[in-house]
Order: sequence, then C-alpha cells, then structure tokens
Amino acid sequence: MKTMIILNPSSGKEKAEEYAEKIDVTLRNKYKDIQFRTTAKEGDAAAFAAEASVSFFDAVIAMGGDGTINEVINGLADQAHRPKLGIIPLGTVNDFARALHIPLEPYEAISILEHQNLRPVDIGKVNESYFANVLAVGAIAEASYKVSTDQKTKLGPLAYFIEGAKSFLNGNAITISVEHEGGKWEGETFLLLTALTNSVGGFEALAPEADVNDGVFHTFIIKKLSIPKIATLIPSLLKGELAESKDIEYFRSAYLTVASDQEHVVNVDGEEGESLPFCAKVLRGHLDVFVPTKKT
Ligand SMILES: Nc1ncnc2c1ncn2[C@@H]1O[C@H](COP(=O)(O)OP(=O)(O)OP(=O)(O)O)[C@@H](O)[C@H]1O
Repeated sequence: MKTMIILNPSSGKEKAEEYAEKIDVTLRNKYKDIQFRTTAKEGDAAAFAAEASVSFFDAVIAMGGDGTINEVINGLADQAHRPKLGIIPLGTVNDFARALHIPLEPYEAISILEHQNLRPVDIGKVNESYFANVLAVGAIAEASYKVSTDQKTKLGPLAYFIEGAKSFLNGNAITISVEHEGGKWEGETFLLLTALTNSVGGFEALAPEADVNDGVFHTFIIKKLSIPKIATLIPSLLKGELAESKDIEYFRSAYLTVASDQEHVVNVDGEEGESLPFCAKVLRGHLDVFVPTKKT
C-alpha cells in the first residue's frame, strides 16, 4: 500500500517525531511503501494530501490536531482519486478522532492502523472548502482564536472552555437568518453550531445521536438569553438533551445556509474560517477512514 504520512511537528505536546519513529517501525510491514512529509507552516498538510491524491497513493495518514486533519481533508476532498485516511491524534481536543472512536493515545492509534478496518465518513463542504467536524458562528466561536499554543499545552481543552465562558459573560448576540431542509429561522443568537459528529470541543454529549455517516448536519442555535437562563441549559447539555430545550433551536438537515447583515467570521473545525454568508452541505460517506475494529 503506497502511503503518505503527514506529520505536524508542532502539534499537541510536541512529541510528534517520537511517534513518527514508532509508526515507521509498526507499519513498515503492512504498508510497505511509506513516505513521510513534515509540515512547516499553514497549508503544507493540504498541499501534501493533494499531491498524494494526484500521485495515486492508497492511503494518507494525518498526524496532528484537528487543524492538521482539516487541512488534509481539504487536500483530499475534491480529488477524483481519494486515498484512504488514517488519523493519529496529536492535538489538544481531537474531535474527529473522538467521533470515530480512535484512541487518543497516539501509540494505540498507530496500532489501530495495523487492522486496516475502514468506514465511510461524511465530510462537510462550506462554500468552497471542506470540514470534518463543526461550523460555529457567534461570540463564543470567535473566542477560540484567542487561545494561545502555550495555554493549550498547559491547560488542554480547558483553555477553550475558559475563553468561551469569558465571551459568554461579555456575550453579544448576533442576528442571523438560516435556511435548512425543514424551513427557515431568523433571530438573535449567542451561538450557532453545526456538527457533523457527536464530538465538539472535546465534549461528546452535545449531539449524542450524531453519527459520522448519517448524512446530516446537527445544528443548534442558542437563542439570546439572560445569563441566569443560560445556566439552566447546563444540566441539559451535560445529559446530552440540549436538542430538547425550548431555548435551543435544533434541526437536522443535509444542507444549511446562514447569512447576517453584520460581518461575522465562521469558525471551521476550531479555526478561523471565512465570513458569512455560508452555504454548507454534507458529502455523505465521502472519505474512507481507518477506524478500530469493534473488538478494540
Ligand atoms: N512545523 C510547524 N510549526 C508550527 N506550526 C505549524 C507547523 N506545521 C503546521 N503548523 C500549523 O499548525 C496548524 C494545525 O495545528 P493542529 O490543530 O493540527 O495542532 P494543535 O494546534 O496542536 O492541535 P489543537 O488544534 O487540537 O490544539 C496548521 O494549521 C499550521 O498552521
């Protein structure tokens, strides 16, 4: 199997090189033709993945955080030949790995690849780019850009929670209009969140029923509320029952358009993406991803 391993050396706790050696030793026999590519900057992972597609590689293995995986998906998604995708999670949150039940411990994730067990996985397309997990709009979404590498290394996912909580307290609602399969919604919101999978920001109970190949987005709109009212949402959130709350607009749809009169940036897979308006659709089962066998 002709395989490209794309490694982001800056990811996670910065032990990527060590894992690269391990992957080389573990997979040499099964995958044989292995080529390592190391990213140096933004855009490299996407370019390497695109190169693997046009050179008819059989598999691409992404070693990094959700940002690296997002780039690799962008390199693969619009190609005629799409190599199979493997994930070695090295980031802080690793939502895509969580959703696919890929172990968060990198050595264990490497051993999953030995079984070569595949699953077709949905990918989202937002305007002209692709994403694996989540789109978010609103003050909380914008807070994630403020988290520094240093904070992430020290605090892990808590770093995002702290910035998110701060922005909630200062929170300004935004006015948006949304169209989906079931109709339209217009109003003021603190956060619109569209999830392809059940894991968002490391939290796996947001949309517990979201499956990686159910063909739909799970969208939550948190309506403008008073701070004490927001606190009442926490128990439903923790129980995985947020969708049932009357202060939340929840729907499933294979497509979604979101617009606003104001200028707002969309958070795409945890990174600063494009500005509103956006039009998103689900590409069902678009990539074959290596996942654990049921027993593991
Ligand atoms: N050699 C490098 N040095 C510094 N930054 C890099 C390097 N290679 C890639 N990057 C940047 O890292 C970003 C992706 O980081 P990624 O999200 O994968 O890891 P992370 O930030 O450690 O994880 P998380 O987002 O879960 O905290 C890329 O978008 C790119 O801009």
